[in-house]
Amino acid sequence: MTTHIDIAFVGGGNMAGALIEGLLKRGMPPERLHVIEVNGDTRARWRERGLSVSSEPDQSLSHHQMWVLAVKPQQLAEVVQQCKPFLLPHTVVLSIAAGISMTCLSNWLGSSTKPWPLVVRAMPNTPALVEKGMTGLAAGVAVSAEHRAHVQNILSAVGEVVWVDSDDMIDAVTAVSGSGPAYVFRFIEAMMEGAVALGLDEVQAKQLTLATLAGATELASQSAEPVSVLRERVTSKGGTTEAALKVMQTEGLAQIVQRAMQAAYERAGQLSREFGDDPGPR
Ligand SMILES: NC(=O)C1=CN([C@@H]2O[C@H](COP(=O)(O)OP(=O)(O)OC[C@H]3O[C@@H](n4cnc5c(N)ncnc54)[C@H](OP(=O)(O)O)[C@@H]3O)[C@@H](O)[C@H]2O)C=CC1
Ligand SMILES: O=C(O)[C@@H]1CCC=N1
Repeated sequence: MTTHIDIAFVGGGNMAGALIEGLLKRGMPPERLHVIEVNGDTRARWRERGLSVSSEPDQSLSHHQMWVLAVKPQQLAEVVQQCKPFLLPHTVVLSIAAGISMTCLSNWLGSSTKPWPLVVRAMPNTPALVEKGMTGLAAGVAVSAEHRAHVQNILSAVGEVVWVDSDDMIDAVTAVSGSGPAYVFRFIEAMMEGAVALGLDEVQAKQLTLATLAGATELASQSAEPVSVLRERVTSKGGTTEAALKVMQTEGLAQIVQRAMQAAYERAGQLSREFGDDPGPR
């Protein structure tokens, strides 16, 4: 990758870890990455990977052109207060926390001398670990096209990126692709359990399930035809697929998935109200 700027991750847990590993795989030199992390074991893990680490924000934060705020939403307000003294006018602050709005982040980071901090809200996902991530991005008012290009360049090193226009749409992205890998993992688990119940062993169950998901996903993304047409092509009249899809229809699979996504979206709004000081759009 060509973009070698200094990036500080505040919080080095699961999602930051997926981004960092993806960036390292793409050739980001470890010495350009710094992790601020309260957990000693996690700090030790990143130190072993060649990153610099610290247990709390300090003056060295000012040397990093980008901060990635990667703590839980409930920890974010306190973390921002700790980091704020080291904010420079050109520091880009990228928050990956679910729910907490750009307005809220701008209020927390702004001051009379820095009224328009460069805030970007991002919603990545853990397949970034294998460079197959999907990140939704939304930028605050002060963020220029040049800054956007910079952020996009970094995140596209670990997968695809899509820009959306509002906090509300980042919450929607959260419900689709942020939480989405967990829905897919749940479906994989269910299929593997189903395969074992039919008499296949666990190794076979995993191979059959994962290859089917990967193959179907690849076909759907390469095909010019709608997914529904691809589904119909598998479904022979009076055959096995039809029998399976009837059960899914009767049991309301589509409605269950959509209700689950609605719950994720609503939870993002709740997080903003519980842990931010901006009630958000809903
Ligand atoms: N996991 C995912 O798939 C995704 C997560 N996100 C967002 O990413 C953020 C992090 O989530 P996730 O990685 O899952 O959570 P983790 O708990 O795995 O990571 C957060 C890390 O930050 C540490 N931490 C807590 N307080 C501080 C502090 N004051 N300074 C430095 N480090 C601190 C935590 O330590 P300790 O555990 O000891 O508290 C933990 O190691 C969340 O806001 C979430 O909404 C976004 C997209 C996807
Ligand atoms: O579960 C969560 O809240 C975070 C945000 C998206 C994925 N994990």
